Amino acid sequence: MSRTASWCQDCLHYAFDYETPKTLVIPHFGVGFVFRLTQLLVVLYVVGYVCVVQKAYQETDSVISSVTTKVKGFAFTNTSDMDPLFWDVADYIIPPQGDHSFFVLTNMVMTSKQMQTRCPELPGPSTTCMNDCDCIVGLNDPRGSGIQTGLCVNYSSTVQTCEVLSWCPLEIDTKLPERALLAAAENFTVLIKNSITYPKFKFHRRNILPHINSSYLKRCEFSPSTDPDCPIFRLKHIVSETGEDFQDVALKGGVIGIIIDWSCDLDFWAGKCYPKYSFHRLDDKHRNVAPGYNFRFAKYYKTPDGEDTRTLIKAYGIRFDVVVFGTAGKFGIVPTIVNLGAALSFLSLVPMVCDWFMLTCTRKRDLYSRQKITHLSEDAEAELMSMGTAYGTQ
Ligand SMILES: Nc1ncnc2c1ncn2[C@@H]1O[C@H](COP(=O)(O)OP(=O)(O)OP(=O)(O)O)[C@@H](O)[C@H]1O
Repeated sequence: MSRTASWCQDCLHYAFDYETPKTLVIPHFGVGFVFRLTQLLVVLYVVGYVCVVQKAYQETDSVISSVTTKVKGFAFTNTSDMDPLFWDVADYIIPPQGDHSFFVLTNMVMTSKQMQTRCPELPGPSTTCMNDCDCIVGLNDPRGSGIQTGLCVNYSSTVQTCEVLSWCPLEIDTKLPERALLAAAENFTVLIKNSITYPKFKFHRRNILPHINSSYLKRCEFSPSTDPDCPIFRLKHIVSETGEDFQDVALKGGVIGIIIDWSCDLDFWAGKCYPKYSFHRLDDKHRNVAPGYNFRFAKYYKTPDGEDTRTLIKAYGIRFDVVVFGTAGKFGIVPTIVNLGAALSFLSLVPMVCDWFMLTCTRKRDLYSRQKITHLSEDAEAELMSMGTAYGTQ
């Protein structure tokens, strides 16, 4: 036969030979049991894990959120270091406009009647001096209190320090009150207004749920067991939910996270979509180096003589960060087909498992092996060869 004829014959075989798998029926209880068990496991995986747990039939979307907060409460302080003072929200919330993060002042070091003038630096290894040669004119040390004038002056009857141009008298922040000044802040309350959207599903909701009315809002307070829908939280409760004591945190400050979880199943057969609140301390309280949270701000006045004066406040307090997260899911035909198809493809592994069991774990494995794997005898091979020329002879 010429090469071209042989090539044509191969093509004909390729195009028109019909292949069909041979079915081998094994009447063996063990193999049948393994077969059904493996099928059952695959079906359980598809129904239980893929459908029920993973909800792979759903399309998902991430939450978009806006948060506003409003704190309320009063405090009265009367200490030896300070005049008696009444505090309301405008005094202790910094800045006054509440968004997803608000700061409540709980403790402070107040330095009153500061004016821009010259005064001796606070004593320290780099500020004490013997004479003017120890001080450098214009030295501006960020860790100092001002710009050095180059003079060495008396700080007290025994200590001399370099003079600085600064807001004087200088702040002495080593005298932090041992009990938080605004201990009463634990009874302040905060209203959290949180609106969320899942744009893909055109789903909008607030944490002030539809059944909440104005009169209820005037008297309710959040409690996970008795009033989980109320968006008004007592600060003491928030801090205690993190496992901390409010007064301990109030002393040097800290950062507390108010976490709102809006994970929702939006299918009509699932439950309603509600916010779930949880509370965590976010700063590291276990380190003694640089603990807590503080910053400085000042209130400015004019003296009757028209001179600028200010009260400097080193503010210690608790920053509350409202963190909103969530993913919503809703039935979608595309993920259903894709994920179900992918999961059901595991069924094709079932015969492989059964074959392995049949050929390795059964007593009749040799017989099954002979039946499953057919080695052609020489006669049969010759017969097939002669049949192989069928296209050529017809
Ligand atoms: N931190 C809070 N603690 C308790 N109730 C609050 C708090 N913040 C707001 N509320 C109450 O929740 C309701 C809605 O507050 P919202 O700020 O929307 O209205 P408002 O009339 O401007 O509030 P208000 O004038 O009392 O500050 C009001 O009845 C308000 O008194």
